[in-house]
Amino acid sequence: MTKRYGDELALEGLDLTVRKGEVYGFLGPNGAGKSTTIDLLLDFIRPTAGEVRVYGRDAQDESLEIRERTGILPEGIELYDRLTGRQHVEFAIESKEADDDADELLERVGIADAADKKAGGYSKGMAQRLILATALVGEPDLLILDEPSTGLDPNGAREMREIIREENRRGATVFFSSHVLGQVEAICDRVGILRDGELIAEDTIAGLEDAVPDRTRLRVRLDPIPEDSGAALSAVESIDGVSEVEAEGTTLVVAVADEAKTTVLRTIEEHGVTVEDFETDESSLEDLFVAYTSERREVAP
Ligand SMILES: Nc1ncnc2c1ncn2[C@@H]1O[C@H](COP(=O)(O)OP(=O)(O)OP(=O)(O)O)[C@@H](O)[C@H]1O
Repeated sequence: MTKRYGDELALEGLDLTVRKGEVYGFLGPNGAGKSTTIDLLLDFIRPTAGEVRVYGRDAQDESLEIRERTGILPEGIELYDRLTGRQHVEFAIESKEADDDADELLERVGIADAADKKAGGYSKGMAQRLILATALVGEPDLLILDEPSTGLDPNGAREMREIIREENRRGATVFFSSHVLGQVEAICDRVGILRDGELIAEDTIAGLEDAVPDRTRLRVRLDPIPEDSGAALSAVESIDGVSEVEAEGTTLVVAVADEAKTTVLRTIEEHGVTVEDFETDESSLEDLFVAYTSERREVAP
């Protein structure tokens, strides 16, 4: 689908399929188009071109049927200030004609203590937990969560992940967006990365990692770098698996494939330079996300 807001192109020919039973992490920096995608799924907005189907049904023509089986946590939802947490959940239970126990749901999301407090007095994190509780009503087949960790402290974010896992084990499909990779890596079967309205990568976390070579930086401290180090440097540069060599004082920083690390060290010593010490920095998945999403560092998937 494509979505324009006036002249602004928010989504450009996005073609995305979430499979039944999977946890799909939808990642992208601010403004990439994640909320726009979710709003299209929920028929809050209409596509400029293309179509959206949920459970095989048209997201526009059959949005009510879709909503009945879906738990949603949209971005920027407002609570009713004068209603308590329990009243919010009871309202959701009635609307869905479900038979959940409101207190059990509040307990599950960690705000049982605040059940009788008016939502107007809730903190951001408490509000987010309450919205999650309403999303869980009626054991939905699909959970659509827009930035579910917003406003949560680290404990809250961990509990959120745990709930997503439990829901998935129960059989729910989960589609959730985030701009923080760390929150999705532990629980996603697949990840799609959106940038400027286009899906630029889609794979398992392991697959995404494999697509980015030279993920190790080897830092080698030399004693000292000899005057005529040129030969050693060019020998290192020409090793298979080495993509970049930089000298920082007496330290050589080498971007290298894991399997070529020992060859780098051996080559340096063969050129008569003593390796005093070395260490490796593994790039984190966070670096990987930056590599995929930043304008400056293009990565060929
Ligand atoms: N109602 C609107 N009117 C005009 N432009 C909009 C509107 N909503 C979104 N946009 C634009 O569409 C693009 C995608 O925005 P969207 O909110 O979908 O991004 P996002 O990935 O959810 O970002 P964030 O992580 O900040 O929530 C942005 O450039 C944004 O400015």
